[in-house]
Amino acid sequence: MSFEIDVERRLGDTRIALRAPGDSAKSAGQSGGGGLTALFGPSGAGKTSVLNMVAGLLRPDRGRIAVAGQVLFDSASGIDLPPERRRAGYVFQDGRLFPHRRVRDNLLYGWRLAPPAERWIGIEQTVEFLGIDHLMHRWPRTLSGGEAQRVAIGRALLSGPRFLLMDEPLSSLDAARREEILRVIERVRDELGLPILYVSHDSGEVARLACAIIPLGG
Ligand SMILES: Nc1ncnc2c1ncn2[C@@H]1O[C@H](COP(=O)(O)OP(=O)(O)OP(=O)(O)O)[C@@H](O)[C@H]1O
Repeated sequence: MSFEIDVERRLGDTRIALRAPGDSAKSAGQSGGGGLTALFGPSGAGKTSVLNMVAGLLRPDRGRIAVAGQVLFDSASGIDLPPERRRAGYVFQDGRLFPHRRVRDNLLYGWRLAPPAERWIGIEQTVEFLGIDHLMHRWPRTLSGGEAQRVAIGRALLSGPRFLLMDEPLSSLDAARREEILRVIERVRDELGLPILYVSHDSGEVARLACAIIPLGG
């Protein structure tokens, strides 16, 4: 498994503790350095908090986080890479596109953020991969939920990530759009070779998408 996560963090009255050594989680059918790992658990279990710890947005009280062999955080040896050096592509529940930028400029935002040496996919290739050519001049407010999520995935890919963090990316979509974006995520998983950490509380989604499962809470 690409994600090695052993963290503890207190948030108010809640204590989040997760121990998922890369080699002991349930794992099957994973190839190369990619694969989709599901962080699965009920509401309030701490899934988003763990994702934020992997992204470098929330500091664990103690522990160690490594992705594809690269250590991002290790309290014992004082390693704590800042978010921009972790090179995570983050996809949220609701897309969170910049409302004042057209689709093309939302995509270019990710591209401009990436140091040139870290860019491994270009704008044209991303647009073709996601089938969003016809949306390039649209404003985010005119997009359907599924279209917005495709653009959000494109923006994340164009930031040159070494791995993707996806926080319930289907939860704001209706059934038809969920199926559409499920297929996009399957193609990202199977064709791009990027490790993906995918938050969900939906067992059907996890069964369909996950190569490995990290249970949390419940
Ligand atoms: N800043 C904070 N201060 C106090 N408690 C917090 C803070 N942030 C999160 N929590 C609590 O930590 C717990 C975990 O929250 P988190 O959002 O990580 O859960 P989750 O599993 O992602 O939930 P959901 O599926 O509902 O999004 C919750 O009980 C939440 O209320």
